Amino acid sequence: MASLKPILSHIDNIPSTPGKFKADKSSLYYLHHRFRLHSTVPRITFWSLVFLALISLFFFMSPPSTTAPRRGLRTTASYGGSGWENQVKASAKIRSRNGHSVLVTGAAGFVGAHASLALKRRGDGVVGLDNFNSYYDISLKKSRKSQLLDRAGVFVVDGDINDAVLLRKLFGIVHFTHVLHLAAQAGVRYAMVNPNSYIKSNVDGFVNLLEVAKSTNPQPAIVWASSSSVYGLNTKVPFSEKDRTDQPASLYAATKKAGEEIAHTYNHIYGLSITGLRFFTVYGPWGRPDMAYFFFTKDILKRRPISIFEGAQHTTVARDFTYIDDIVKGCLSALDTAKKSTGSGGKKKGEAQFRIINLGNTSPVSVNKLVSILEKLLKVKAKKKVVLMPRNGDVPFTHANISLARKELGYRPTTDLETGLKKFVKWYLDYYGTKKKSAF
Ligand SMILES: O=C(O)[C@H]1O[C@H](OP(=O)(O)OP(=O)(O)OC[C@H]2O[C@@H](n3ccc(=O)[nH]c3=O)[C@H](O)[C@@H]2O)[C@H](O)[C@@H](O)[C@@H]1O
Repeated sequence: MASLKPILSHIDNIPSTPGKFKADKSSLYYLHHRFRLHSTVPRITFWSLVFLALISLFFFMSPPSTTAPRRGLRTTASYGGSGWENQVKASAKIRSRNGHSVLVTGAAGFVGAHASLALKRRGDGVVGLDNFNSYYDISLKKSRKSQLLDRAGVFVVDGDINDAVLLRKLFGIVHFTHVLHLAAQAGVRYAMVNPNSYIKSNVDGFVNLLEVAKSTNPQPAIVWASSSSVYGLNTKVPFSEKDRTDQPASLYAATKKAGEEIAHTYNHIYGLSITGLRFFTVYGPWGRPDMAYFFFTKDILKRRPISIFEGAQHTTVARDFTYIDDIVKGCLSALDTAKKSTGSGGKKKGEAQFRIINLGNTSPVSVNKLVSILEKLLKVKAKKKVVLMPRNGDVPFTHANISLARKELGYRPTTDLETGLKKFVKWYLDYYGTKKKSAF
């Protein structure tokens, strides 16, 4: 608590005969005398206002806590009431024949916003849920909501997947046919900074959601975001769903693998239909500022150096970068081909569908190539530092075998990295321009 002494001590030094002292108009002394605060009541009011001003200054100036991403602008979830319920019902309304009614968790996130928009545009009912946490710039999440979701009529509940009361309330208002579960603590490297955030969101949060879903009647079918990172240190490429996934390289990957095992138990015990999608480094407009393609763009434009990781013996590091529109098509196909859950009210009535499917681009590209594409698109030469990939949970390469996605979902990615980055850079320059504050 910042001491008030230095500020108030300024008052003591002021001479007692106001006439001799040309008070600086902004000083409290001047205000005190100017507004005739001699009598008691206004004086108490004056000093209480000063105290409140100082307190609020302290809170707005205090650094954000590094322990966990803070919830959005609300410290406690506030929901309920007929107006709120009507918004939820309206947003969940199905407007197309055989449409779905989908709860999208992480709806203000990168994939969540794009997927919610695509579902709404084709006539599905969509209700979003997001805790607007501060893992990255909250204003970007708010902009996805205001510029994409609000305009499309997608209501986004400001709430947390760990809030079972809220989830039960939502399932009580809407018989969701599907849940597209995209809320998670993402990011490979951040897991070394804030490990508990991954347990809270990717394990506790997922179990909480499954606990509520298994007890609803009828149960929804669930499609959720797993990750290519579960392949960890595998060397056999391309990665196939049948490959071992017991050597994760990061806590992030381990929590996503745990999610796959947990999903299997809820499928086996309660009859929940569950499809896990292993996303491969998703990028595109409205993306995540914590990802390399995004902050490389920012740093190149600001003429700041970027670190390009390389493996041992100077091997290149590569990713199977997958454009957001291709990922969204995969998500919607997974929802459309998801079989109904067999249980109701927590009781399984028959075997239920359980799937794990890669969603990648099947054409890995080196980070060096990513950077040279960005240099061409931005017309700025990057200041490159080549560094040995730190032991931070990163893996040297990813490469998706998508034959199962092709067979199960009719999935066919169509956007190569250069085309996709061109769309991303166009969005980036438009959204941030040169005047707006930086992305991160
Ligand atoms: O495929 C996935 O499932 C994962 O893809 C990304 O993780 P990652 O592939 O590591 O994406 P970035 O953090 O954007 O890194 C892209 C590439 O750039 C490299 N990199 C990253 C940072 C940096 O400073 N320099 C650098 O060369 C990384 O090693 C990686 O090869 C997302 O951040 C994860 O949330 C997601 O689950």
